[in-house]
Amino acid sequence: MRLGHSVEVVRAAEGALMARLPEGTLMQRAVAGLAAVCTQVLDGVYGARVVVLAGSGDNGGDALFAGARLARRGAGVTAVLLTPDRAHAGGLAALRAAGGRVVGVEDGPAVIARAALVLDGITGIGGKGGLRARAVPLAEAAHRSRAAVVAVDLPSGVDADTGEVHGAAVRADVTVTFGTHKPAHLIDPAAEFAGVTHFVDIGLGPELAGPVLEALQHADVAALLPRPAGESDKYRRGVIGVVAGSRRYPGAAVLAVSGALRGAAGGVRYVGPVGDAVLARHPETMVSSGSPHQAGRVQAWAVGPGLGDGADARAAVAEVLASDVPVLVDADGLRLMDPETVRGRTAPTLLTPHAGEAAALLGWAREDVEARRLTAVRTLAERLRVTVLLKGSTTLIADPDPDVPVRANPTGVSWLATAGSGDVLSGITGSLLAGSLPTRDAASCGAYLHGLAARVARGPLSALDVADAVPEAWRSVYV
Ligand SMILES: NC(=O)C1=CN([C@@H]2O[C@H](COP(=O)(O)OP(=O)(O)OC[C@H]3O[C@@H](n4cnc5c(N)ncnc54)[C@H](O)[C@@H]3O)[C@@H](O)[C@H]2O)[C@@H](O)CC1
Ligand SMILES: [K+]
Repeated sequence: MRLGHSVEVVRAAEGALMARLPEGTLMQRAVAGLAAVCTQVLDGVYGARVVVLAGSGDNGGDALFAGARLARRGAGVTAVLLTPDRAHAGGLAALRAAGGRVVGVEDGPAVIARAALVLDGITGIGGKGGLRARAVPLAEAAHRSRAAVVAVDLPSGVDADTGEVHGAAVRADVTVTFGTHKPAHLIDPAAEFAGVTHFVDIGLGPELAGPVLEALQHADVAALLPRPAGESDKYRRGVIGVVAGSRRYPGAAVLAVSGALRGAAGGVRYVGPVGDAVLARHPETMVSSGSPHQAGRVQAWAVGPGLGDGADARAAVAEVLASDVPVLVDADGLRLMDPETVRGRTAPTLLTPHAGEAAALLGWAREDVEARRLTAVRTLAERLRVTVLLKGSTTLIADPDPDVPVRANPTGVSWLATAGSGDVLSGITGSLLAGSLPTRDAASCGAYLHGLAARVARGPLSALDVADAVPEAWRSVYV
């Protein structure tokens, strides 16, 4: 599991560890890891042109010391000091001693244009607000140049704790993070500015208090997914009820069922007006056209995709929410549901909105949800006292208990932004709920498998391709 810690927790851990170590040890551990990544990124260190952008804090110190190491190995290193009178003294001395040269901010863009590598040490976890005006032309020059941009700890300008980006920020190809990940490495928009993240262990682990964020990896998902035992039957494995689709949107029913069949459930009941379309594609489905309570026993419901606005749809959503089994609500279901009923449920509820649907439920603008994903998902979960899976470029899952870490899904790819892909996710995730996974685990495993399936299917894909690739994704997490 990858963990994301808050700046406050990182600082406390660093303080505790530093108190037991000779001065400068932690920074030199960070610098050794940083210089090693720079060496990998450069096509040969000797003679390479390297530019170090150094701010006034320890982040600048890391960058200057790494620049010194590269200079000692024959790189031509130029430091651009943002605040020359407040640059990190030790780092600057090391750089000068190694033969590095120093220029002012005005000369920055010209040296960046000729560089093979730009090291961004303007700000790290101490950065507040976006980049200051003086730094903006440097960030732009780095983005324009052919240089590889390596961010020290964080791309300068992003908010470490929230992944928000206020104003300009450095766009990195690689970010080298020290001690642990911070939310900015795992949540968009900041994660997009970070590029590929490299983790450097500086020994902080044992000192770190609880994370604010978790990102599951293969082994975590493999441990959570149920494996049918020898004596399993369909009810022991769980039956999922899918309430989706309408005469106008029959495809949503087919897609949600195709996801549900690839989750953990031993059987899928479809309830709605387009059972024929579902059966034509998936003959193993148990279909009925009455109301949900007449459909027979289920261990969880997934309700909402393609329901439209009709009175029947609204009644079906209310009926499902009145049940005492876990319910996943998606798409039209999110508009048709009564928030008070949702808040009052005793069985688990999982909402799976995209940014627009979350915005409607929160009364925010859609852009605000996209810019402040962590706050949005937490606020909605706390307000409605449910688990919320906020879909998007980085899918986040928040528990109603604010002390439980938010999960960030690492497998998403942009090919998933295709019509009907959310319906498949509802099916998979609802099926995991029916298979008795706890709500947060069902949501995170569902998002994980869904993203992985899109990667397995590769390239431009339809929602059905995603559903069809889920079994292979499922198998791949076990190895
Ligand atoms: N905390 C840790 O465990 C470790 C920290 N290290 C490094 O130290 C960094 C933190 O150092 P600091 O606490 O000195 O903080 P930073 O170096 O991140 O930034 C603080 C400085 O930047 C200025 N500043 C703040 N916002 C700015 C903005 N928007 N534009 C321009 N300047 C701005 C402040 O006036 C302050 O002088 C980490 O990110 C990491 O790179 C590593 O050396 C090793 C271990
Ligand atoms: K930085």
